[in-house]
Amino acid sequence: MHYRRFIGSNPLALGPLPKDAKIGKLEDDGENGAVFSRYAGVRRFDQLPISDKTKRGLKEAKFVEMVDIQRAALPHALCGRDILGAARTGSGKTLAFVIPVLEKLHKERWGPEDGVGCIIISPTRELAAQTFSVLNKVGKFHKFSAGLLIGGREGVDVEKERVNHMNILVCAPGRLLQHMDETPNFECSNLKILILDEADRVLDSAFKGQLDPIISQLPKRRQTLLFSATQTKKVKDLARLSLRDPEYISVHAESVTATPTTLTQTVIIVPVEKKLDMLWSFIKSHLNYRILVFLSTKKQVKFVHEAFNKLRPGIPLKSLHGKMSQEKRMGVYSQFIERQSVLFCTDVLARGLDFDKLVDWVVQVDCPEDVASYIHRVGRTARFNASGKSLLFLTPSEEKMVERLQEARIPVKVTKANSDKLQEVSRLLASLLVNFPDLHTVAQRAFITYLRSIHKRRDKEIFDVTKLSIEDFSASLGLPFTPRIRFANLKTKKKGVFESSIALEPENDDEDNVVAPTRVVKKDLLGEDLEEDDFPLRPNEEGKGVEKSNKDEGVPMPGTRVSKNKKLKISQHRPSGSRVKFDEEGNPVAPLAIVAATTETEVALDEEARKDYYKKLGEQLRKVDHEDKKVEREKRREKRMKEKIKRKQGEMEEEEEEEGHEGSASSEEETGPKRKRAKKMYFDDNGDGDEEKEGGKINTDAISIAELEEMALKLITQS
Ligand SMILES: Nc1ncnc2c1ncn2[C@@H]1O[C@H](COP(=O)(O)OP(=O)(O)OP(=O)(O)O)[C@@H](O)[C@H]1O
Repeated sequence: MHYRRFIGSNPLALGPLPKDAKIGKLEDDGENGAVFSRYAGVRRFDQLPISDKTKRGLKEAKFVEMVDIQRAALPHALCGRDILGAARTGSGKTLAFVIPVLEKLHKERWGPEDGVGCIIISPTRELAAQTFSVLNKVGKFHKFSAGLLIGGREGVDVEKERVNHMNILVCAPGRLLQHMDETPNFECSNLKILILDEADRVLDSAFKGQLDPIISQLPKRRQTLLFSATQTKKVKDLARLSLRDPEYISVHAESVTATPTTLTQTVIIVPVEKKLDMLWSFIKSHLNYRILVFLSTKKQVKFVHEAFNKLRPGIPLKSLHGKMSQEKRMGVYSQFIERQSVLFCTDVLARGLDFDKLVDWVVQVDCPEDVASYIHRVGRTARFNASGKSLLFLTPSEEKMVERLQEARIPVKVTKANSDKLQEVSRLLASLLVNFPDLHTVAQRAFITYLRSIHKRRDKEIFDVTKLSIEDFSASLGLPFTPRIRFANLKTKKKGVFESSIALEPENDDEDNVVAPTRVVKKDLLGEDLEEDDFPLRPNEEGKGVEKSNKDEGVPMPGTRVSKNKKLKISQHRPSGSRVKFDEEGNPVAPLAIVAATTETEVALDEEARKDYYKKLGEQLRKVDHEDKKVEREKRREKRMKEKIKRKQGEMEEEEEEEGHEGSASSEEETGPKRKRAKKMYFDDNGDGDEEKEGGKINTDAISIAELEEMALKLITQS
């Protein structure tokens, strides 16, 4: 009843409590029950009804005053309500969900045998790692076990051994699903609270295939908190999560600007072929800053990083993208934090990461996909009241993006590039490519993947690959000839757009930011990820491919030439391991024949058959797995119950002993079966919260109806 009145209220609208006001329980139980001070509207963490352990964690981490999103969200979240929280980048959303997580489990008296009580899902590994570290810091005095599930391929086995002993999991969706599918005994049926950080991203289509099966395995009765700087309100998204009467909290929705006021934002109009000159000139004139540079694809990141590094601009250069090993990514990340440098990256670093207010500049060499993406990228600077600057390069054909930004209340100053002042890097790049043939290949890849990324963008008003001067762009990367590419669905052949047999289908996403969506040609039939490099640009039939020629002769050769007729072929009869499969009549079948269709001229993959095959196989496996899990779950549940009963009995015995010492008769002895110890209601200010204290002290622990009933029963049986 108490909570109901609270629904829809805005704690930010409430004035602060007077300085000397009592907080917590004000009067003892009267006819209408106990009277408590209001805590909605309080400004400091220590005024919240939270456990002493959390308070100590916050104090040690030097978090004293709450910020708006925390003041607005915490009172609702601590009541157990579902929340959709939106607040600008860098405005403190992490604590707005970490505190409720700790408190939820604390109130539930979560123990090791209770298993997974909370799952926090983040779209990227870095963000998950960062959240994990905040959780560890603030939850330092709690005894819950927490696990970070993000490791690489090797990490998964170690995780499998431990994951069943964890109370709080911080993870990326893909890895969580992997554990749900593969880890014996892994179960979340006790889950009490689910958090989606960067919720709009986690809920978008790239993660759909992972999130839906995860959600279907979680209990429906749980608390769910969603946070992001750009929030979703799409009903179907929320329906997927079965939110119960969620509270929408959008603390900066009414603000004049959607980005931090301390952020200075500039847009510069620059032709695509001048972008690298502009970037080079910018870096050369900003040698004492920490600069984050966003590019569209990992090949561009690789190319610009390697090429600029060879040209020695006078500031350390680093690069980071999603295909790097986790260890390497973490290493680069901390090196960037340590000193002034330039970090080239893809959108893998766009969301949520807190560089501890150290980033001076965010430079977006390539236009982000949409406004939300822009907000997240620039949000890596100007965090938590610090100042910061951002620079967005737009080609003349992308100028419409300025309107989009302005419509979204993002104040940008637009200027035009002055070509005369640019330091030309293209010629330097051209001679680099002569001396470093490998770099030549990387440049080609950068060229192709960039055009492809533009081609597959949805907003065609802004992104039109036919409006780009492709030959000039190719030359600006130092390439002697324009690589030939063909765009699917692009009928008009414009100047500079050629056809080749390397079909760049729009689905072949180059995004490597996260747990990437399926990339059809980049997966083999067994579902193994194949690196882009596994399909190198092939030499043409005469063997004049660039890699070979360059290596042999040391002379740079023209761009890739692949015969139009030579398509990627997969032989049905290619040896692939010793296991032989048989058809229904007992004839041996080549492994790939099941899913390959033969035509007169080529062997093409029958996508439908492949999907169907894997769907059926998946269903069968899931069924078997489900049965196994059910049996295992029952066993585990029984075991846990036994352990729990044992633990509780131990506690009861202790309590009885204490009561015995005090000379009072034990109610349980008289009434038969032993019952669960009633939870204590109040925590003292400085202790571990074991003793109930009188007025003026803070009520930090709620009490459930079940517990009240139990206490009442105990009192009755005692009298
Ligand atoms: N109450 C507080 N007092 C002081 N510092 C705080 C407080 N809350 C958060 N911070 C600091 O503010 C910075 C940004 O916080 P956080 O990373 O939670 O932002 P965010 O809103 O999640 O950003 P993003 O949208 O980019 O993910 C962090 O360095 C954090 O330590």
